[in-house]
Amino acid sequence: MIWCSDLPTTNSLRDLPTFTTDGIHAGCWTRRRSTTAQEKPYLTAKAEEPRYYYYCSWDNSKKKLQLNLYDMEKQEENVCSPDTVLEDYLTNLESETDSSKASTSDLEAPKHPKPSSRWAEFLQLFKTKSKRHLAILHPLKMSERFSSKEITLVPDPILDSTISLNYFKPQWKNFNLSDLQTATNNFSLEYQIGKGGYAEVFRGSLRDGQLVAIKQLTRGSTEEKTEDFLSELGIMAHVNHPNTAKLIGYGVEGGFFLILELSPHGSLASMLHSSKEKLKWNIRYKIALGTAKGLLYLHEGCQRRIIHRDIKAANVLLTEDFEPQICDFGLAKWLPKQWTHLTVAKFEGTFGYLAPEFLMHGIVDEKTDVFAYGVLLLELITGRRALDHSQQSLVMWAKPQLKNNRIKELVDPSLADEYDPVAMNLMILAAFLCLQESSIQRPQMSQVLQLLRGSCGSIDLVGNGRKLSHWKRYYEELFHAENKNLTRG
Ligand SMILES: Nc1ncnc2c1ncn2[C@@H]1O[C@H](COP(=O)(O)OP(=O)(O)OP(=O)(O)O)[C@@H](O)[C@H]1O
Repeated sequence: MIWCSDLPTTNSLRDLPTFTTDGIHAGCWTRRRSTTAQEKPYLTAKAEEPRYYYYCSWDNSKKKLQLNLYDMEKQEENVCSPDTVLEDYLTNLESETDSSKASTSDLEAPKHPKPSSRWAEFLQLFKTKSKRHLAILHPLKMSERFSSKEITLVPDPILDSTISLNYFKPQWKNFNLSDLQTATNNFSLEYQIGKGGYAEVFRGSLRDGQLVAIKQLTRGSTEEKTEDFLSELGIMAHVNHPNTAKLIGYGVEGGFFLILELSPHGSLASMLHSSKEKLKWNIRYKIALGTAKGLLYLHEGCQRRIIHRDIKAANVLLTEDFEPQICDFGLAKWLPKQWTHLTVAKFEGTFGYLAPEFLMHGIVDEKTDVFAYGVLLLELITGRRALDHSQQSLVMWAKPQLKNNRIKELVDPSLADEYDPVAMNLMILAAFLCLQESSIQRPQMSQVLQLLRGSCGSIDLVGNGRKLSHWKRYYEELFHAENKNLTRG
């Protein structure tokens, strides 16, 4: 799949977008119908100026993909990308697919039976390409191939020394249905370990003994499932951090499957709310820190700016030694660097974790994740659910306690006195700041991490027993000063 970033707002060749390949861009790529019988559009991208759209199509006569610009105002389309830009890639792809007639024909319309949708066509590529072909889609590999002048990959700045760009991901495996059936005893119920709104998750054991979690998408029509699958896969292609879930492979036979490393302790939600054994304080603190690192990586550390949009206890998995891993990238969005936020019309996410600006205006940016992270901190502190059985919100319950510094009322009774009071106060302070109504007043994840670690004077502050509102003023000033110095990209 091909996508462009830093989209220009004109169709001048001088302003050609930077090309790279990333699997699927979930943020601003959108779907578009084919205009001629020859064209087989893939994904389109919306330029910053809403008037223009980009899309890739297959030119059957030239046997290559081309990038097109669609001018909404003039209602006309131009091929604005020089053919050579994509030629290299396609030539390579073709030469590799030539050996397999079946795969080549996937790109040649309309020889094979008409697929039900464009998505199905794209999916065919996944079905027929071997692991090797998927590796071709890897960003680093692509940058090597796209050595022509027009193509430059500009990595995001690394904002935290603990964050590293890691392009060297192991290749994913394409599992066929029988592999997955064998691994899960034919998807029997006793192997089911999770069920969300979009998917069912099964524990499985691969032939080599590796334990995996197999996520089968279940919600919506085939087209919707395909779209969700490609979107999640596209995001996961980029994500590689100790605090994000690890993808091993995928399957597109008999359904849509993502195969992940199995997290032996399941999700934080199950450990916190359903397990008889209560989570100890040091583990809760470790989970708070690790999740913050994972979220900071998504926001600032990986190649693209990613907003997760569904941070919650059920989407934090726990490894053997309780290292948290953020999972479920089904709603995640890529945000171009220049955009302040994204406005979405579709109401998605989980009640109890949604930031006020999203509920009211559909606004999505890093701070909507920060709010959800604040709710997750509250769950760790109190041991309560984000929404209890009578749908009462934890945030609503906790706000007066936070405001009036009623720390004892907040802390999970099951912890008794077995917690570090300084670390607990730091976590309460972080939760209080993350849950500010105004997104501007919420800290960035880098600031949350500093705070939790006790830097920036936070450790001295929490020791003096002052009200949270006093800390808030102090941090507002501190964050304000820091934000002024921070320049994005
Ligand atoms: N790698 C894994 N290891 C262990 N358990 C897992 C794994 N992945 C998912 N699960 C379990 O399955 C549940 C559902 O997974 P996931 O959140 O990916 O599904 P979903 O349908 O997208 O959920 P949602 O409705 O929140 O969008 C998780 O909460 C977790 O309990």
